[in-house]
Amino acid sequence: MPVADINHTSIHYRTDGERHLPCLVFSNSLGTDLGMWDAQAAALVSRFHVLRYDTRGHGRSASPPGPYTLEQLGGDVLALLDHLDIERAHFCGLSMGGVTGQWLGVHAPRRLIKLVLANTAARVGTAEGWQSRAAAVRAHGLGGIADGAASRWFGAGFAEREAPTVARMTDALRAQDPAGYAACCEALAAADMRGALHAVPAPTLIIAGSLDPVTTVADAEAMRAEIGDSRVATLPASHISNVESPARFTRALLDFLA
Ligand SMILES: O=C(O)CC1=CCC(=O)O1
Repeated sequence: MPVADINHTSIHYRTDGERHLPCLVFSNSLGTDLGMWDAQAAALVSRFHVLRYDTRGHGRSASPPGPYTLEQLGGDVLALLDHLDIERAHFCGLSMGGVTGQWLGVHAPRRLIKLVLANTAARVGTAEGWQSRAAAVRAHGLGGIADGAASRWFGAGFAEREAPTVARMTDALRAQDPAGYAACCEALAAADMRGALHAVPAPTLIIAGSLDPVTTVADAEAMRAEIGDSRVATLPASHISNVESPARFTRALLDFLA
């Protein structure tokens, strides 16, 4: 269980694949952990040095006191790359991980080779919505959020077909640290990359899910309109599209990164 002691916290990470290959960093969504990328890591390990980490407040990373900021989430990635002596990497983040990716695209372009923004938006939800979710989780824990997660994360067909996968992920959400989850909600409450994305120079793939109720195809198109060298790939999936449609997601990544 490698852990990097960086930025006054500790970040749990995992590397797979040979060190001389180009590095590909994966960043998880709210309420998940680095295990969400198992299918992509297995499929891509022969082509990339795959680096996955648990966003602060999630999985086996520490939960320092919040609220967190988007600068901290992005700064953790830069410090982790420094810790591992990795100069430049591809970066793929989903939802909250994609917001972190947008911040890196604007503020640390020299560290990026290519950028993949999956099921995300320049502004995810509303400040009020995230603040009230953070308050509810601080007061009552993650049970209520976990009860509704499957319908936010996955299409109905997938949830029926792949019930064990869905149960594994929602059980993991139930087991997350409520304080860390709430602190990340507060980061999302303040995060707004609208109007800043024109400063992203990295070639960027934006992956959308045609069934995603959280971050929509219109959100993806809005990012594409701002980022100069960008394109959109739409998958027949809901929010956590890399789990719902792993083969298509991995194919889109490979086609773009190759
Ligand atoms: O509400 C959810 O669980 C979906 C989500 C929003 C931001 C994120 O990372 O996941």
